[in-house]
Amino acid sequence: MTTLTNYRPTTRLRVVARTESPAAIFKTEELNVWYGKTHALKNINLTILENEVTAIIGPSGCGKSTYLKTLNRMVETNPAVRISGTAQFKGTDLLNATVERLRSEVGMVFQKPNPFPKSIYDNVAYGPRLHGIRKKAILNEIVENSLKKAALWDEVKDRLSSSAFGLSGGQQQRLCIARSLAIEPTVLLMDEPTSALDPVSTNKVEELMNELKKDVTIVIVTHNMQQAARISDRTAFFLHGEVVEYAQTESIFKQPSSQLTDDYVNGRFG
Ligand SMILES: Nc1ncnc2c1ncn2[C@@H]1O[C@H](COP(=O)(O)OP(=O)(O)OP(=O)(O)O)[C@@H](O)[C@H]1O
Repeated sequence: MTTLTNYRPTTRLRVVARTESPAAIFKTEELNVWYGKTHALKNINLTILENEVTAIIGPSGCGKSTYLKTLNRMVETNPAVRISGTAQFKGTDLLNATVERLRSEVGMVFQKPNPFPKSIYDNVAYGPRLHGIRKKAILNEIVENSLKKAALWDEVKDRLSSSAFGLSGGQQQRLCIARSLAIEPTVLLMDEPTSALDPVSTNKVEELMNELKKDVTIVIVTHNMQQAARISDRTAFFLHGEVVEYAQTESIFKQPSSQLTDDYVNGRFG
């Protein structure tokens, strides 16, 4: 298996046998999360499949971000949080995993691009350096490959030492995606990654997700129904902390089993 320590420039990320049905990457069973007295997630039973894009949709406050942040243990940074039930990542208990190890495989991209106050190069090299990679040639290779995968290389290759803050919002978001990719994650969690972007940048990030899913599993929270329909393989509809329906995206949008899903995806509430 490729890790940061045995990374070689010629090493391919992973070979995925597409003939087999996708494996479960996350499995949550009877998962409950409370913020103090607020019961944010109620008995969530969901299996997220490898090398797919899974969209999480639902009205504001229904628990989408909480679910995403439970998957990389960010939710627990809040001391008022209490969790019950089980959550597995690749078949192992993620709620008791080493957080650093989990996060080296499960990257996160936020709604608002959050580059570090560093150069474009240093933003992308940050994670690999944290993992002990020092050789310039290897770092150069990782930076170039990550920026290429994030469809940003051509736009920044002549200004790698310039500040990341000099990039446009859409470029900053793709830089944050490149930064996540530099540590070769298995999963990218994306919390409304395009809601602060213009349509052209949104389109670039959506195209990117479609490319990335060959190597990376993507779970995306979105308020944009067209986006969920365009980019995801499977969609989970959350309401008041519960999963109302989870199915192939086409079925959620064309033949939902629940009237609530039908009403939500057709803009009748939320
Ligand atoms: N840090 C927090 N402290 C207390 N309650 C919180 C906290 N974060 C979220 N909540 C509550 O948990 C519930 C779920 O919130 P969450 O942010 O997961 O919803 P969401 O579906 O992502 O909403 P949005 O679409 O508006 O981002 C809400 O009732 C919210 O008020």
